[in-house]
Amino acid sequence: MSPNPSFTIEAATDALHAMRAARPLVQNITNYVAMTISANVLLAVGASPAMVHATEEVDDFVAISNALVINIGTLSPTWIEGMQRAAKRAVALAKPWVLDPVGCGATKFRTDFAVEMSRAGPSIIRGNASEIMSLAGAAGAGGKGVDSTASSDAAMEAGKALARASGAVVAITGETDYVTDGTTVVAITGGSPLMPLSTALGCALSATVAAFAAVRPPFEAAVAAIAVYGAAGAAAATRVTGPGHLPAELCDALYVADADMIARYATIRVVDEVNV
Ligand SMILES: Nc1ncnc2c1ncn2[C@@H]1O[C@H](COP(=O)(O)OP(=O)(O)O)[C@@H](O)[C@H]1O
Ligand SMILES: Cc1ncsc1CCOP(=O)(O)O
Ligand SMILES: [Mg+2]
Repeated sequence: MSPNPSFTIEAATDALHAMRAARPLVQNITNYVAMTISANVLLAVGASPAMVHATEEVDDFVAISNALVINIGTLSPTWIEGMQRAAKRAVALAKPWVLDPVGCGATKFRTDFAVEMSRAGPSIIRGNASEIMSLAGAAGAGGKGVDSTASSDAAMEAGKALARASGAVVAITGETDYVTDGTTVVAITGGSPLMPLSTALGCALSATVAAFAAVRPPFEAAVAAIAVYGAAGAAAATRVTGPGHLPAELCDALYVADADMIARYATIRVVDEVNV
């Protein structure tokens, strides 16, 4: 069977070039830990970041943005209204938006709000395995704070169920990354075991997914962004002796990412396609 042309290294490379040509403005309502690395990653890969969350300006800012990220990492009541408004505005204006349900499962406050946002029309939900399982309501789900205690393989069925329930494309990251719309599952390899040891690299990936969603439909955007990011992460890991310098090397690798880097360090494979 010939590979689905939407989910190949070539398609990911084309999406990277299209994203860089468009230099999309990505609005980030994100956590305090992730703000700087997310902005640096977006700039390095070729997008234009803005960290904007005040309730008073989200309507206007979503209107001028090409994509939006809502990340609940340092959730507090004063941010909730801005997140709700931004999601509503993005849906009304048909702008793509990505939900990163950081720490979903850790507390009732966080889980309830993540569930609410998952029902507010995200284009893509990107989280680690524990977050996706918990958001899907899977039995026994729950990580260690913002870190996953499950493998992405273990979360695949939960991811499919979440995609079907929410209407969003769901991306589960870990050693292997999976992207699903509830019917088709695409597996992506790349990255490095050092990546979860450097904070907010998942958050910065969610921001990168949003940048690609400005130029491609959600499923293709998520696969392409994850492949590019995974390849850059793997390339970066060859240049460091530990997690400390990884964010800087990741930015440098994203800046020069090209067809050769993606082909050398990432794989993309359709693992499950059900015709329904
Ligand atoms: N064991 C691993 N091997 C290779 N890459 C990994 C591994 N764990 C995580 N990654 C990569 O790290 C990035 C962030 O994913 P993850 O750590 O799952 O997110 P989060 O930071 O939200 O928990 C992704 O690009 C993912 O592919
Ligand atoms: C450590 C931490 N605490 C609250 S948000 C945050 C960052 C989490 O980033 P990531 O999910 O990308 O590891
Ligand atoms: Mg995370």
